Amino acid sequence: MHDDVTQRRSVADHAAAVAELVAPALAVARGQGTARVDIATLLTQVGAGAGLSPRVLARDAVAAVALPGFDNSQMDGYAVRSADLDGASPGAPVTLPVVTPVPAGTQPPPLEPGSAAPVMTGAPVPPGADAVVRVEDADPPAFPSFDDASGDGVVRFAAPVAPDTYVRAAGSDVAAGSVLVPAGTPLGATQLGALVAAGVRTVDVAAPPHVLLVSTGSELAPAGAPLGPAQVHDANGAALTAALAQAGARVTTRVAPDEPDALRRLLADAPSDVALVVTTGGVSAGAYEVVRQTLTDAWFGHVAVQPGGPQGLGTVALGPREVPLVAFPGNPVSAYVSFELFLRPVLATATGAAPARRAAGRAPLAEALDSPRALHQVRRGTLDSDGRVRMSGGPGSHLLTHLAVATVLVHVPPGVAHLDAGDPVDYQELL
Ligand SMILES: Nc1nc2c(c(=O)[nH]1)N[C@H]1C(S)=C(S)[C@@H](COP(=O)(O)OP(=O)(O)OC[C@H]3O[C@@H](n4cnc5c(N)ncnc54)[C@H](O)[C@@H]3O)O[C@H]1N2
Ligand code: MOO
Repeated sequence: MHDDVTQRRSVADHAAAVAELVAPALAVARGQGTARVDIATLLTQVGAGAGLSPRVLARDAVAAVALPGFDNSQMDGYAVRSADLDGASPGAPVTLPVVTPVPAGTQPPPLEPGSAAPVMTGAPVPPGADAVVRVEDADPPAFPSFDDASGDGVVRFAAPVAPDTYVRAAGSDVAAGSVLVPAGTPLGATQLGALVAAGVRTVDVAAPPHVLLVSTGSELAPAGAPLGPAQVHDANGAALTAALAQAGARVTTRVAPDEPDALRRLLADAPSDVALVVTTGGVSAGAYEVVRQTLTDAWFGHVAVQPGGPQGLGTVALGPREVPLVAFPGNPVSAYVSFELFLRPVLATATGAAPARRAAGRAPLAEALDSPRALHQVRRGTLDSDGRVRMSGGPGSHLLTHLAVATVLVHVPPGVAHLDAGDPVDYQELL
């Protein structure tokens, strides 16, 4: 009987079984190929709204130029030779003649001993100068004008300054030729900033593993197509294409009717580099369970979770290769929760494109809830502004609109049949 709880696998056991089967295949795929990405082209695409889909560095990116590229000022102020200010005090200030100011983007001449050069933040510190005094710490405490920062020609200092003060030394961030961003790092906004700053023009990124995602069901219509009688749009294909891609996969999406021959043909025509097959639907106890009927050697059973109870796991021959196949149930919330619980961690670990563990926390419930005692219930929720966890809809695994507005999955462990408002509950973030 399908609800004989003693026959159910725990969530942890099924997650481990999926990882054991899938991780080696993803590791092999990871070793197969890199692509060279031109940073300027990538920036143009990103700026045009193409998004920055996960790209993970396959090799260390090495700084082409040092950062900073030259000694420069951390403050708007006066570049000085610190020895000139030795002994300066309020009672006996040191007065120095002011020489030509140094705006950012200009290369100054050496600073003569016994003089001070107005220098702007980021501008080169003149050769010979070894410290910068902030303009507000000098007398007068402001530059006279934008046109003539040298003012009436002298500036007074009422305190000594230590060497290196407010000087950002060349190479203090990274030296030319040193590793700037290590292999395995996903390219994001901060990495792009560092790569461009250090003069890197191309990077090698890991080829994403190719996942064949098959939505099964004779009732399915492709996204955007008009619906015939008793048809439904392929929600799983849409949600899981995006979710797989966010976890670092390249995805080919197909729809198969509930006919084993059609599914076999579809698998026989699979692209030759597919590393993993994911199916939705066709795994429970009905008369037309196409995945079950096609994969006669795979494991099919129940996991002690709701939604996401019926699951399948095995391998499928794609040409000469045996490729792992993970079969999720068809109900859209079940399929998505299954992905989060069982596949996303191993996929994100393999690609490095996203954190393997979702941000998680424990917070009080905003409302009471019931849960099947024998099962690990996964509800969808949001966090209130006061940090309490509020349910987004009921437990039904067809409730897509509530999933679409949820920001957290809420975990109610086995053994718990009821929780009151205020009881603490574990959640994991979805965004
Ligand atoms: N007698 C039993 N019936 C069911 C059991 C059971 O244990 N005994 N388990 C239930 C649970 S729990 C789930 S979950 C589903 C899983 O069923 P399947 O994986 O075989 O999925 P289907 O029957 O193909 O579809 C279920 C449901 O989901 C809709 N669906 C399927 N694919 C998509 C898609 N790509 N996009 C949108 N919607 C989809 C489908 O139309 C059905 O409504 O079985 C229960 N039954
Ligand atoms: O497990 Mo089914 O996944 O509850 O809807």
